[in-house]
Amino acid sequence: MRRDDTIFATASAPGRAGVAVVRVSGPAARFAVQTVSRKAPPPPRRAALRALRSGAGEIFDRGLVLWFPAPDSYTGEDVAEFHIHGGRAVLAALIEALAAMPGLRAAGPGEFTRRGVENGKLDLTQAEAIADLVDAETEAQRRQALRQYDGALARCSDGWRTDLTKALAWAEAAIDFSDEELPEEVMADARQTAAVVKDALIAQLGDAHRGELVREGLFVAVVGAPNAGKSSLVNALAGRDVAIVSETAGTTRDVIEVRLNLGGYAVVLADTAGLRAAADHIEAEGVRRALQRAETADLVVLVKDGSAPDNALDYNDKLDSKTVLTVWNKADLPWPAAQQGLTLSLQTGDGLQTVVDAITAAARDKLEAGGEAPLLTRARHREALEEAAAALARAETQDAPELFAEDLRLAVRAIGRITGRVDVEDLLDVIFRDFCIGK
Ligand SMILES: Nc1nc2c(ncn2[C@@H]2O[C@H](COP(=O)(O)OP(=O)(O)OP(=O)(O)O)[C@@H](O)[C@H]2O)c(=O)[nH]1
Ligand SMILES: [K+]
Ligand SMILES: [Mg+2]
Repeated sequence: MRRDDTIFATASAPGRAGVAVVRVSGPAARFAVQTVSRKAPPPPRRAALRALRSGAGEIFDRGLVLWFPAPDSYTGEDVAEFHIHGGRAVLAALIEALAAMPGLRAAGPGEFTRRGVENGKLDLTQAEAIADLVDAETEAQRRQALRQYDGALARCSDGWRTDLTKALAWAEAAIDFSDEELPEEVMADARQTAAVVKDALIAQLGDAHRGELVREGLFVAVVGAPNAGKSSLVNALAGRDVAIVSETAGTTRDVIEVRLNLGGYAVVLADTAGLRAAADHIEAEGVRRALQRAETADLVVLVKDGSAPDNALDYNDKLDSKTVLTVWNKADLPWPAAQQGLTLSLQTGDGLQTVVDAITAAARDKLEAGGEAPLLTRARHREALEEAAAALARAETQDAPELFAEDLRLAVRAIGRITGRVDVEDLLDVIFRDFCIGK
């Protein structure tokens, strides 16, 4: 797909910096280099230091110019890069010079990557992986994004698609030729292949959403009786005062969320209201939200006060099917009875590292259980595979080769949506909506 407009954007982060990078992609990229540096582009992929001039001819900076001729560039088009000094005025001068050129315009979000996809430089899973790499805040997120960028998901889905396409071809042959012309086994082979692919899809779908959890963060809810020290624990884990701590029972009323990097995993930690028969309807709403958060969390940290009788509301039914980590707090005070489980004093800090380690271990369990790294990292991937698996399950029940083939065709199409080998146009809008400018 050839575009006749040329786009430009700052590829580096906004604000003052040592260096800023501005990218230009499209047929007028050469013209942009010629106009700003008064020379033809340097040899491909070689940096050249040049004086850079404004529209009025004044030198506004000296910087590096790089040239990536089509099709060997990120977008597949002619691409120029300007590495200039990262001051606001310098950047403004370059942007102004580019904007004034005929055929050049500022890029929209994700437009460089979108052109790369349209020109076959990347598939959709790689485009998503680039967004994930840029957004990655933890080691686990970075590793997962890089795996996807390297094609882990694309390779598998291409493999399934190829196998199913073959099976489809056999089924088509069975439809077109009579029994005498075609051996019996052809249809049997097609059915066998479809069954194998279906099992592979089901295996991937049984990944407990680990890929999505790594990307989006594991939801951890801190719950327990009033004054047990939930907010104190959340503050200690966050390393800052996110929640109010006081000796008044019923201090926390709403769910307070904080994003953390815990041992290399992204975690969304939630402080919640103390569970008790509430004093007023605002607190009651807080308790309702606390229980709801406990129910939807991936992991519950139950904080108990070892020095006081547990007068919390009966919430155990909410935690039945949950992974619960019980933490006994206030170990610095006299305890009427010894307690099983993790002991902690947020007053002295004793036991805090053990609690951090236990939460990290539980997170690792959830995110890396099963050993093999998950392929699916977004709901979009999951939905496509679910649709494909359902079509294959239907295919198994079809005696007529025509109907079997039709379901196979649906499965192939659904899997193709993962990499964008079909229905690309509709999907592009959804995927690139979340991109930032300059990517
Ligand atoms: N002695 C002692 N006091 C603690 C400890 N941890 C917390 N506290 C105190 O216990 C009181 C309640 O702490 P919070 O963190 O507000 O408890 P909470 O569970 O969030 O309470 P609510 O939000 O009201 O449900 C505060 O006065 C804290 O300073 C501890 O380990 N030892
Ligand atoms: K309190
Ligand atoms: Mg609190």
